[in-house]
Amino acid sequence: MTDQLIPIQWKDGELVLLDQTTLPNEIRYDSYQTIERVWDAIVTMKVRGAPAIGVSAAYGLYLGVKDAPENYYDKFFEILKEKSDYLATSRPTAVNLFWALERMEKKAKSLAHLEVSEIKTELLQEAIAIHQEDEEINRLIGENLLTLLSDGMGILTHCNAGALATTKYGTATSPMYLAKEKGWDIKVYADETRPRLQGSTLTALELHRAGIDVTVITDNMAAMVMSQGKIQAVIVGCDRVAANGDVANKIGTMGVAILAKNFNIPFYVAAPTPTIDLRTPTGKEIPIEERGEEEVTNRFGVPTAPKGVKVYNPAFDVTPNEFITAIVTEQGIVQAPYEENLQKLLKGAPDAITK
Ligand SMILES: CSC[C@H]1O[C@H](OP(=O)(O)O)[C@H](O)[C@@H]1O
Repeated sequence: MTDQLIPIQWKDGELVLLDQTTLPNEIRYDSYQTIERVWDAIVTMKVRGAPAIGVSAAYGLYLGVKDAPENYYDKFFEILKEKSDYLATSRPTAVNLFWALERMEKKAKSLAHLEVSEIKTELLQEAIAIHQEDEEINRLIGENLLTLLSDGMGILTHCNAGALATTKYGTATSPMYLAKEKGWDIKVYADETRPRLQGSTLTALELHRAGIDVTVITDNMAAMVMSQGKIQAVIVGCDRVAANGDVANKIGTMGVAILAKNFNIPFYVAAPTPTIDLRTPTGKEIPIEERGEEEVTNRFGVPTAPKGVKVYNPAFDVTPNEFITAIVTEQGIVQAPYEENLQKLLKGAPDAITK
């Protein structure tokens, strides 16, 4: 579909990103040729969503070293580390950023026997591989989530863990697209998700364009629609899953999880395995990004709070694992005890998954 919204493309040696800060009113693609501009696109959320941040950072790192001197190995690897550390300062919470940078550095080190020019070529191929793998991961997550859903269900989602946050399908939205292909009649309720409003500006946009039944609600309506029996499942994305199954996701996710538990509604987290971080023991250790106050007080272009008043704007919160019914990955569905089962999952142990 030519008018499909494609968040990330590598075209003719340039990274092309869909500017997600102008959606849904303006569809705008920009070309990126430097690591500095990719860093800025991540910080200003022109590209956002844990998987999309990882893929963009991989291409950004290649852009940062493609013109590095080729006559000294040590110098090249010094520059590679410096550029990787630079991109790592863009946003702190989504572990996919650090996972992608680490994977690129590891790839370069494994090729230290090659000429620097060849290493550069291989680094671009690694970024392309990360990009292509993400699409397959999301499709598999959708298939696994679909086994937990049924025709006619009402599904609530929070923020955007959609095709716009990844390379295709999305994670939380993946089963919605697959359900549509199967001819199921599912109704999606999208929390607008203050303050950045990614639910209404992004999730509603991509699902509506795909002909999927989506209704925008304000975040404080979630309890009402649950109490009315409109919701049979909640599906959200994630930015980092700690080793014990605590999940960092867009601010407001924890509240939705607590509501879901109150109404006995299953709460599923769609989690690509690169978003699972066994090096972070619990949610308490996940760094939570704080963003500018203008996102809260000027989101609609006019001040909605008195000048000079204090503003708190954490971009994420952490949902404790006890509120999570299942963490659904591309490798399978994981349930409590998460500490044990997440470790088994990442070691490929078949008994880690419930499916
Ligand atoms: C599969 S996207 C995961 C996650 O990323 C989003 O955060 P942001 O838009 O700030 O990058 C949101 O928390 C999504 O659920």
